[in-house]
Amino acid sequence: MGGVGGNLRKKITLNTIRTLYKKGEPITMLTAHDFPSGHVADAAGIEIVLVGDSLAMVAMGMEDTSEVLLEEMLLHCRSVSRAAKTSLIIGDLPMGCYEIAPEQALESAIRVIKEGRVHGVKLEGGIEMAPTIKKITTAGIPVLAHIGLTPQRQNALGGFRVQGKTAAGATKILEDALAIQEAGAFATVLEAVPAEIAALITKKLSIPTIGIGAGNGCSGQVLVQVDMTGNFPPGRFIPKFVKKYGDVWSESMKAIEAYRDETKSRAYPAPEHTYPISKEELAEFERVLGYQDV
Ligand SMILES: Nc1nc(=O)c2c([nH]1)NC[C@@H]1CN(c3ccc(C(=O)N[C@@H](CCC(=O)O)C(=O)O)cc3)CN21
Ligand SMILES: CC(C)C(=O)C(=O)O
Ligand SMILES: [Mg+2]
Repeated sequence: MGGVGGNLRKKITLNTIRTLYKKGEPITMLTAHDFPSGHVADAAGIEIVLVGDSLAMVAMGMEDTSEVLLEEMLLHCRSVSRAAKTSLIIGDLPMGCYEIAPEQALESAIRVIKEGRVHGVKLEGGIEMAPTIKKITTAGIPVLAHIGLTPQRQNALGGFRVQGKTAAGATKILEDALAIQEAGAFATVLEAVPAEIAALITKKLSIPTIGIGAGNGCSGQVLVQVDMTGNFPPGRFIPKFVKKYGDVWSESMKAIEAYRDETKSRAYPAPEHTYPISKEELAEFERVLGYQDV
């Protein structure tokens, strides 16, 4: 049911992404952090499934993304990779496993490929990350860059703040973009940047930009799945760029409340939810229990 061509759909590769980019067709990317969220994103025809370190916040309840460990990311990557059979799967390198040296980053990237069973990695940072991106891509591992608002550095940025709001800030993001392109990144995430700036930067590049809070002029879009499906409690803060396409939280709430109420009233389980036994075997069991004369 649903899905785009079911399992007849061709496996998405870097070539597919390049073709979409050349045709000017927007590239769709969505996060997933476990088997069901990976499965539904894949079935819906999303081209790139990102096992984002945002799972620290949305799946592990952490305050930000800085706590999550490489080992924990590997577990989530493996779960998603069992589900997403068509999409290109990218795993986020979590904070701390790639900043020390390009060699450290390559070791971590290899683990994400071998133990996380994904197709490529994403890392945050611009010019300063160029040697690292070169090291990883030279080893044959696709790298998706991530510039603009880099959530792993929120302490240095003074929070989750929009980037590139001045001409100088925008120039820095363009320099970052050109450096990571030169280093071999196959695309870059562009997060929380004014739409006009993101569009101008996209025009200057020969690799796709995947925007989040960066307007309609990017080569593609990415969102956190639980945000866009509305799978979060009422009152939780969501960034301005999120469009809530569904209301999964209230659907779950309705279903769980109904189950609770029907269990309390014994309306559930009904006969159709139970397993039958023959009259003879039941009578025999009652005899064993000493009920035959009752
Ligand atoms: N659930 C979730 N969704 C995300 O998009 C997301 C995460 N988690 N975790 C990692 C990062 C953090 N993200 C965020 C979080 C907050 C803002 C935010 O507060 N933005 C303000 C703008 C503040 C300003 O004006 O500078 C906003 O109002 O949207 C932005 C991106 C994006 N990523
Ligand atoms: C929002 C995307 C780009 C991300 O990095 C994440 O989900 O961790
Ligand atoms: Mg991330």
